[in-house]
Amino acid sequence: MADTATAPAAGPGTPAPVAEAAGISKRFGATVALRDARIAVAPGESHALVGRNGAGKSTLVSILTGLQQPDTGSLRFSGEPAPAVGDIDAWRSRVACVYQRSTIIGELTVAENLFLNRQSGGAVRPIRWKQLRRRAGELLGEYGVAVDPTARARDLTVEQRQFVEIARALSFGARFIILDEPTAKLDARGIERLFDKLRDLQRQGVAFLFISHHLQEVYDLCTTVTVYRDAAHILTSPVAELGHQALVEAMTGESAGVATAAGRPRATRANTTEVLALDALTLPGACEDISLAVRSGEVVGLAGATASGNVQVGEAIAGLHRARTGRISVRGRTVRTGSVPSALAAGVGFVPEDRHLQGLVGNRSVAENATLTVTDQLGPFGTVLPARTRAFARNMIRDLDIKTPGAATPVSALSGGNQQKVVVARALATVPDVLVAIRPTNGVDVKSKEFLLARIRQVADDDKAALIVSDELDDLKVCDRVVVMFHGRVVAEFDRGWKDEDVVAAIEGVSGGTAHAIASPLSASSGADEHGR
Ligand SMILES: Nc1ncnc2c1ncn2[C@@H]1O[C@H](COP(=O)(O)OP(=O)(O)OP(=O)(O)O)[C@@H](O)[C@H]1O
Repeated sequence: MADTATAPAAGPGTPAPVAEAAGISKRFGATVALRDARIAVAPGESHALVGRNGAGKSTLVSILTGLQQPDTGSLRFSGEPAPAVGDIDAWRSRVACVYQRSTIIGELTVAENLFLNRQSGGAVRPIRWKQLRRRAGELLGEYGVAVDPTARARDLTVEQRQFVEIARALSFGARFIILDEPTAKLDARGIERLFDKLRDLQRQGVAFLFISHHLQEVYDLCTTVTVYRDAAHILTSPVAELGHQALVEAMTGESAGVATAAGRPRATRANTTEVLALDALTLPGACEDISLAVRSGEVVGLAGATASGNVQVGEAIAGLHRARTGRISVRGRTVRTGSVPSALAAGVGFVPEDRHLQGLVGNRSVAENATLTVTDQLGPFGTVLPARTRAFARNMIRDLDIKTPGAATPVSALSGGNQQKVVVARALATVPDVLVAIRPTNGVDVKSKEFLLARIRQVADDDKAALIVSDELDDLKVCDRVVVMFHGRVVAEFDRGWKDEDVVAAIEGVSGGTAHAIASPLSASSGADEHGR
């Protein structure tokens, strides 16, 4: 395999890399996060950084952006040594990072966010709001970002927020932008628009370091790819010279195997019973008249783009939204909508969309987080025995292959993908009758993804039911059936053997699908708002 990173340093006439890290090592206690790692990003290059969960990608990002100092190694930007620690303006003019979780402040306007901490141009001069808005408008216009500078940031879509963050980074003079899983919360259209914008900026000489677990995106967007494995640099290669299988092998260190049978849809069984039923469910502002049944042994996919309302339906089953009309039942018993305890008591297990907001308590241990829903099983008479909690957690860590130094480690010290596994572990801990999993493989690497989906499949195999709410085709492929929503309504249903393009078309509202014809009033009238909230 090619390894251009070992090429000699740039000669005369070749511009120095916009960012170059060499010999980088970083430990957190006993954990080695990076070992003698390196990367070099050329001007105007779109460079992918890929690796399994815990490989060290985010740690490198925090070093490249000055948030953490490496234990060893050197860092240069356009040939110059990295700025001093704490010289925020100097760092900002060299590099910026757009994270999956936005760093802009929801309560402020777009203009205020763009010029945060530099509103007045001087310590004592008052802020000139009109001028600020005008400058913000000019800045957004310059980078082709169609967002109103006076809008509140919290009213923007995920995509618009990312564009504002990119514009802010460029306005500091940075010509190197790191994108850490930027597509995780975007639907297909949003991803397309983000990529168009990135290609535009690349033509203007901006370089990108792009981190994603969606390998197809690497092929669509990037020219160079670097692979890390177990804290070390494995290879750097032109994307065009590295096939998919070779890429996966470099990430895993193993020959790429075929998908496990456990993750695949299974043959039809007799004697099934209805486990979950939605009956003409209407959720204000999200969906109308949704009817759906999931039988024992079945994994059903509920697909849809951001504004389709599919996430809200999943959340409603878990008790997070009250229905205007309609009914949710588990094994024939009505579940009170809008009541999490009622959903839990009915046997609903839940993997939420956002593990940070709805999922984990960062400063608590892996063991505590994984057992939050089963404290009643951890000791007699309402007590929680630490030894039993740890034993319970150790089983989960083994079961879901969670990479952590131990059950007592705070969950915030885990890599993103491993945190997601803790969330799934917690949902499975209750041995739910119905598992509702929203984008369950979010941030999970290609290998662990197969594994997690196989565990969800197992839930159904035990005569239970699972609903996977997702627009990821890989997630939907393990399902026995896929139901597609568009603007708050069910518009199509596909049995196994569906073609990617048909499901994608239905998600986009382009066609009603080919498998089952469903009366599909593709009207947006009843739909969710622009954010699908
Ligand atoms: N603040 C921290 N304290 C302790 N350990 C940490 C800390 N940050 C990262 N680690 C550990 O360093 C290793 C590398 O983590 P990192 O977040 O860089 O991985 P990653 O490649 O970004 O993974 P993912 O794809 O899951 O986001 C992991 O084992 C992680 O648990």
